Formats: sequence, C-alpha cells, structure tokens
Amino acid sequence: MPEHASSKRTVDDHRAAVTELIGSLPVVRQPLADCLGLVLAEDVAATVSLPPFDNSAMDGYAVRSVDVAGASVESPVRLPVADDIPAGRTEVEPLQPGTVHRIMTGAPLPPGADSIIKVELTDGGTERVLISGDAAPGTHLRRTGEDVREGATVLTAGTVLGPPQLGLAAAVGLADLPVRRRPTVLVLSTGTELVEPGKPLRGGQIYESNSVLLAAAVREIGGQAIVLRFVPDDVEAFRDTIARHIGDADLLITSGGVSAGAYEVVKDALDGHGVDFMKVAVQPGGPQGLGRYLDTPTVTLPGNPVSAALSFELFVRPALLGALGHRVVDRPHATARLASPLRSPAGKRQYRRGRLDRGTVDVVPVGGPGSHLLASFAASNCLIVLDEDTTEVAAGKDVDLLLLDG
Ligand SMILES: Nc1nc2c(c(=O)[nH]1)N[C@H]1C(S)=C(S)[C@@H](COP(=O)(O)OP(=O)(O)OC[C@H]3O[C@@H](n4cnc5c(N)ncnc54)[C@H](O)[C@@H]3O)O[C@H]1N2
Ligand code: MOO
Repeated sequence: MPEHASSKRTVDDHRAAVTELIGSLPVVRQPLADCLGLVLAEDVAATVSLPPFDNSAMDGYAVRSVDVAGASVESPVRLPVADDIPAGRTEVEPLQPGTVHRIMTGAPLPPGADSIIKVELTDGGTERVLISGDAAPGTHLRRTGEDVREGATVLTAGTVLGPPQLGLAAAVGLADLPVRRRPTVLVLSTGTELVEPGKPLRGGQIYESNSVLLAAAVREIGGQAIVLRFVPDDVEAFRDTIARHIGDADLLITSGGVSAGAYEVVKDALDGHGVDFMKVAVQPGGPQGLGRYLDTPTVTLPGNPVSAALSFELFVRPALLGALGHRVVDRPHATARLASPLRSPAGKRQYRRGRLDRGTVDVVPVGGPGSHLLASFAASNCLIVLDEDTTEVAAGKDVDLLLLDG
C-alpha cells in the first residue's frame, strides 16, 4: 500500500490529541516529602511570620546599646551576665539596665535588649563579661517578619516545587501542599522476542529495553510508573495482563505491536475497543495509537526503541507535564550550525539525534536516522528538527534544535 503523506496526522495535531486525552490530574494535599518536582495548585499563605520572633543572629550577649556605648579594646566595659538564653527558650526574662544576657544564635531577644555583641568582642564570661566593642541599636538582630509576614502568600499557584520552595513551606509551618497528584502510569512492552536483561539470550531474541526507558521517563517528570512484565504476542494474555492492573492507572502506555506485521498484538487487542490507530507524519515514531481502553487513557507507541522514546518525548511528556500543572511543557529550543549535511523524508518531520556541546556553535549529528539506533540516542543531548518541507540541509546551515538536557 503506498504511503500518502497527506493522510497522516501532523505532529502538532497528535500532540494536541494526546494532551486532550490525558487531561488534568486532580488536586490533592501531599506531604512535603513527596512534593519535589510537583506543581503547586493553589496559592499558599504563611501560618507564622518568618522569623516568628525577634532573635539573635550571633552567639554573644544581648545588651542595651546605651550600656556598651564607647566600649573598645582600650576602654572595655564590664557588665554582669543576668541570664543565659539558648536557642529554643520559650520564656525570656526582660533585660534590666546595666546587665546583659548571654544569648545563642536563633535564641529569642529578651525585652529591653536592642542589640547583640558577638562573643568574639568579649572575654566570654558567664558571671560577668568584659566587652571591648560597642554596637549600634539593631546590630545582629533578626526582626519578626522581615522575611515573611504571617498570612502573606509565600508560594503562588503554578510554582514548581524545588528544594528552596519546599524548605520555605516547612519554615512557615505547612506540613503538606496542594498539588496535582502524581499520575500512575502502566508501562507495558509487547513482543515474544523480548528477554529481561540479565537472563540468557538465544538467537532471534533481544533484551527488553523500552519499559526501562519509558518508566524512567515517566518518573523523571514526577509520575509513578508501574512496569508490567512484557507479554508475548498473544491477544488474550495481553488483555488479561492489562485488565488485572488498569484499575488504578491514569494512563496506559504500550510499546510495540502497532505497525503492519502479521502479529501486531496491541493493535489486534485494542482496535475497536476504544483505541484508534493512525500514522503520524514524523520519523521516527510514525505508527501511533490512542484512545480509552477500559475507560483509561491509552497511548500505544511503536516498538523500535528510539521510536518509543521519541514518541514519549514529543507526545506523552508534554501531555503529562500539562496534566501535572506545569506551565512550561516544551523543551528549550535553540538554533545551531549543522556540522554535516542531513537528508529528511518529504512530508514528515524528522528528528535526528545530535550533540551540541557547551561553548561550540556547531551541532553534530549522532548516528543515522534509524529508529533502532539506541546508542546514538543515548549519546545525544539534542534533537535536530527537520520540518515536513525539508528534504536536505547542507553543512553550515542553521537548524532548529530541541535541547534534551536543558
Ligand atoms: N510493512 C511495514 N513495516 C513496518 C512499518 C510500516 O509502516 N510498514 N513501520 C515501521 C516502523 S516506522 C516502526 S516504528 C515499526 C513499529 O513496529 P511495532 O510498533 O509493531 O513494533 P514491533 O514490530 O513490535 O517492534 C519493532 C522493533 O522494535 C523492537 N522492540 C519492540 N519492543 C521492544 C522493547 N520493549 N525493547 C526493545 N526492543 C523492542 C522489536 O524487536 C523490533 O525490532 O514497524 C516498522 N515496520
Ligand atoms: O516511524 Mo518508525 O517509528 O521510524 O521507526
């Protein structure tokens, strides 16, 4: 059967269809420890000010600045130490004129004190202390609310929660945060020829790699992947495996079994059961399927390892990022000079593997266009995008890139 480029779906249309299929994930309150990389779904406010109370920024002595005015090495001031305040003291006695309190970093400032003399400017005394430096009012003090005021919005909806944001949430007293919950994604590989890595390989068999790659790609963006051991090319076994696990899943991703062969298990099992199969005008990654199987969003990727990886990259990754609430779902683009000429099939958007190294202006194609060349993909850090109208690009021409490590 001849291929008609015009009857194929565009990359952008397929991506939009996958995005619509997956939709948005529900908002839940998640403990901070499980929020890394997730997106805040609502603004959140501080339950306390930060700092919550006036406190010392130094280990030293809380003083009234007038009591140490003019103190120096040549003319030190000796004062009685009336109290000792470690960090964590919840009750502090007021500071009486003419006395000091020994105080540690983070300990509450006693009423009446207006500055801190750090211990290095003293003899460190515990009964009486010799102070050989003065301090203007406010020295080494951390004031209530100077970082955050109680009730203020500290993190806004749409923020990607990294270590500093999670630390801030904890500091203002929040134990959990409203986020879009992690999607649970079933990853299922098909093919009688596939053998689990670590087991002996016979002629005609290959090690199964797609489920490892796809599960890692799901986890990288914050999803939970459940890898179902790949099933042989047997429609009933395939349907049984899915039926046993699909209940709790937000998405089913399969790889393999979707092209034109005699044993296309995914197609045979899902076609007419809520999943449609089509060709997308892309290379690699042409044969695709999507729909709802047993009412669960289902995306069927082609089996060639680079096809599966690239299909995830182009269609599933942005859809899952969008479902998680990310505002930026695209990889960064760049333009670079092509180091060696490339050809591309008319009517298809081709994604070639490339390397663009820091400080260089040329992008170097890595390996050929074949969708079985996994090592080339693993050695790349960008994709060279050759659009549907491009059939060749000469060396030295500018090309559009998607940066995979950006
Ligand atoms: N007559 C045609 N043949 C093929 C066409 C076509 O249009 N007409 N399309 C080709 C393209 S493009 C692709 S991509 C593949 C897609 O095929 P399937 O999705 O049916 O995948 P399989 O046949 O099951 O496998 C393809 C290839 O990839 C290897 N594979 C599969 N799964 C895994 C896995 N989990 N880990 C590692 N390797 C895997 C498999 O052994 C095959 O070598 O079809 C072309 N053919
Ligand atoms: O379209 Mo297939 O995915 O190139 O190898």
